[in-house]
Amino acid sequence: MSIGTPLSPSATRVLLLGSGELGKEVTIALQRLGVETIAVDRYADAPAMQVAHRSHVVDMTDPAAVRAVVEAERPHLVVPEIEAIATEALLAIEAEGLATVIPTARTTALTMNREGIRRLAAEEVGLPTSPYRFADSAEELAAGAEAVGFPCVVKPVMSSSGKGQSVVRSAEDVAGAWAYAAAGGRVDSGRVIVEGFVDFDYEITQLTVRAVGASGEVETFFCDPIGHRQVDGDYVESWQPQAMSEAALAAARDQAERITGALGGRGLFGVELFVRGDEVIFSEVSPRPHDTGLVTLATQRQNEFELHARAILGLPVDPTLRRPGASAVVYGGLEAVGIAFEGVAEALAVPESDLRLFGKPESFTRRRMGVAVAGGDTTDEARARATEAASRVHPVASGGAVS
Ligand SMILES: Nc1ncnc2c1ncn2[C@@H]1O[C@H](COP(=O)(O)OP(=O)(O)OP(=O)(O)O)[C@@H](O)[C@H]1O
Ligand SMILES: NCC(=O)N[C@@H]1O[C@H](COP(=O)([O-])[O-])[C@@H](O)[C@H]1O
Ligand SMILES: [Mg+2]
Repeated sequence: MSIGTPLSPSATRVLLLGSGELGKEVTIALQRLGVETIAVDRYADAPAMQVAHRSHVVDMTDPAAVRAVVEAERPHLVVPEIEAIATEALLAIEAEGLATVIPTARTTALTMNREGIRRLAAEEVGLPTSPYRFADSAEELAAGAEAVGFPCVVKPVMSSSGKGQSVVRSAEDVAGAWAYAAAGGRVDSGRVIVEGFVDFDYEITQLTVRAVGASGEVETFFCDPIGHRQVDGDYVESWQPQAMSEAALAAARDQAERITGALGGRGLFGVELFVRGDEVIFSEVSPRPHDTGLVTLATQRQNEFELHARAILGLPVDPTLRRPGASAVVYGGLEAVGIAFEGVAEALAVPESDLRLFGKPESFTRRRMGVAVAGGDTTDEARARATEAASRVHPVASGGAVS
């Protein structure tokens, strides 16, 4: 497709549903290619809204509201950015030819709900996964936990970044896990998944791009594997490349190609996999840039956001690693509006480091407010640098002037 001039009748318009830190980088990548960008989220001044041409505050879980903003903006592409969208509206928008949904409306619907993607991966594509059950009540959850065995992991079917997720070690923990899931999901659908706990050696995100290749057809491209460390289901640190045995890497790529092929469409996917020896176990997949992939801001010739932008526009991609690197999260650490960050100069004095401060208007103790990334000769060196840089950033309650 040709790219027009933003804010003119020829403009190529992309509407993001969700405007967090990942969408902010996608928006910047699109802006650089001359795309007109429209950012949508549930609250004002979300990160991507601060760099887009226009923005709208919309309840994205309301199908009528999603439809109304798409009808008003008439974008060429609708790019889902968060796991809390009324996907039935996207199915209708695509079916009526109102806009192209990235990667497809069906893929967005399947991956928005843990049941859709788990059943597709395990029951149709045949990927190895942890044992699992779904439950609509505390009683069903108790039976499901017995069936998959202890320890197990309980998650709301619609949630992300570990929200509402807990590990259940015995039957006594079940009631608490049910209540925590109901309170903690992004959307309370009243349904949870309970999965057997996988005792993995390490876990990776296999970034996988479905983009137009030299053949003129959609081809599959793989980034180097990203290793990461999660605390309470939320990523705190990632690095690239993660060292893997040849057999494990081959299995990871085979699974990534099969699941993204079954989902279809164009774009970048974050395929989450657990690795134990040479064995690879599928966990889940995001049909969009992945938080652990923030490391690619420091490591790749084209970072994951640029890869997504190019893939969705039908442009060529290059997933080559440039330099080992790492990322480390900066949490808010406090509950306040309009916080300030101290120690930025000290953080940026760390060799090969960089920072992203997302600009979220409100800080919560465990809200991700920024990230430090760094390169190095090895991932160990890069991890030490990224962690050091992140630790030097101190969120504080009241904004001071820049000195
Ligand atoms: N069955 C499991 N066995 C062992 N660890 C697990 C299991 N499920 C989840 N975890 C741990 O919790 C983390 C988060 O789980 P998951 O990716 O399902 O949650 P999420 O809310 O979708 O997070 P995100 O949005 O960041 O991907 C995993 O990366 C892993 O570290
Ligand atoms: N694991 C998924 C993920 O990292 N999603 C990213 O977090 C934002 C929500 O942040 P918030 O909860 O702080 O508003 C989302 O908009 C997306 O950018
Ligand atoms: Mg995950």
